[in-house]
Amino acid sequence: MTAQLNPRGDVAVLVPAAGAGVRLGPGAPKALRLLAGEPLLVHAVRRIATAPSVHTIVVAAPPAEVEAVRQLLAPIAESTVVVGGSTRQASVAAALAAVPAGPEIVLVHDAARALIPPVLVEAVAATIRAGHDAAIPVLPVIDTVKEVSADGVVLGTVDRSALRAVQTPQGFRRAVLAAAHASAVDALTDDAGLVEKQGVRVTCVPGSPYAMKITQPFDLALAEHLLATQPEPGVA
Ligand SMILES: Nc1ccn([C@@H]2O[C@H](COP(=O)(O)OP(=O)(O)OP(=O)(O)O)[C@@H](O)[C@H]2O)c(=O)n1
Ligand SMILES: C[C@](O)(CO)[C@H](O)COP(=O)(O)O
Repeated sequence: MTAQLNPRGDVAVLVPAAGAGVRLGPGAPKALRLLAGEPLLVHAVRRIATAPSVHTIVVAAPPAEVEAVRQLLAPIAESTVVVGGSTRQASVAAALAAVPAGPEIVLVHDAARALIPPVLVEAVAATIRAGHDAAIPVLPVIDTVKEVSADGVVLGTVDRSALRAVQTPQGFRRAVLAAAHASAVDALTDDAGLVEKQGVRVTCVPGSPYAMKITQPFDLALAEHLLATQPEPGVA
C-alpha cells in the first residue's frame, strides 16, 4: 500500500538517485539495482516514508529512468520524481527546486544508503528543529589512517581522533541549503561541504552502521546479509 506522508510534517527529504554506480560494476543505474529483490531506491524511500516528520519526498532519477522510477515508487510512497543531473550536486539542486512551499527542514539522503533507519531521519530533523542550521550523521574512523604519496610511500600517520566518516541524511534549514546551492561554484561530494563554504556551523549527530553507503559489490553483499540476519529493529 502506498505510504501517505504527514501533511503536517515539517521535513522534505531529497533523494539523489541519478548516479551510475560505476564502482558497483556494469549494470543498471545503482539506485535501480536489486537488494533482496527490490531496487535500492525502493528500500530507501520506504524507510524514509516511515519517519513521522516527513511531509515531502523528492527523488532525482537517472534521466532515462524518470518514468520508470515514478511507476516504481507509486505503490511505495507519495513522491515527486525529477530529472537528475550529471553530478550528485546537480541532482540535489534539481530536487531542491521541486520542494513545495511548506517544509522548512530539508534533508538530503543518498538512495545508495538503502538501509537508512527512520530514527536517523528523525534525529537529524530534530537537530535542525532544535535551532541548528545544518546537521550530519557521523561515525568515528576505526582504522589507522596514513597519508601516502602518489607512488605508495607513507608520508605520515594522521591523528584519527578528530576524524569522522560522514553519512546521510544531512539536514538543513531550508533557506541555508538553498543559499548554499545558489552560491555553489565547484561540485563537492556532499551538501554539508557547500554550507561549510558559506561559513555555516555544521553539527554532528551519531550515525548508524545501517546507513552505510552501497558503493562496491562487497557493500551490496553485506547489505543483503544484514537484511537477512540482522534487520534494523523497528523496520519491516
Ligand atoms: N549524477 C549523480 C551522481 C550521484 N547521485 C546520487 O548520489 C548518491 C551518492 O553517490 P554514490 O553512491 O557515490 O553513487 P554513484 O555516483 O552512482 O557511484 P559511482 O561513483 O560508483 O558511479 C547516490 O544515491 C547517487 O545515485 C546522483 O543523484 N546524481
Ligand atoms: C554524501 C556522501 O554520501 C557522504 O558520505 C558522500 O560524500 C557521497 O560521495 P561519493 O563520492 O559519491 O561517495
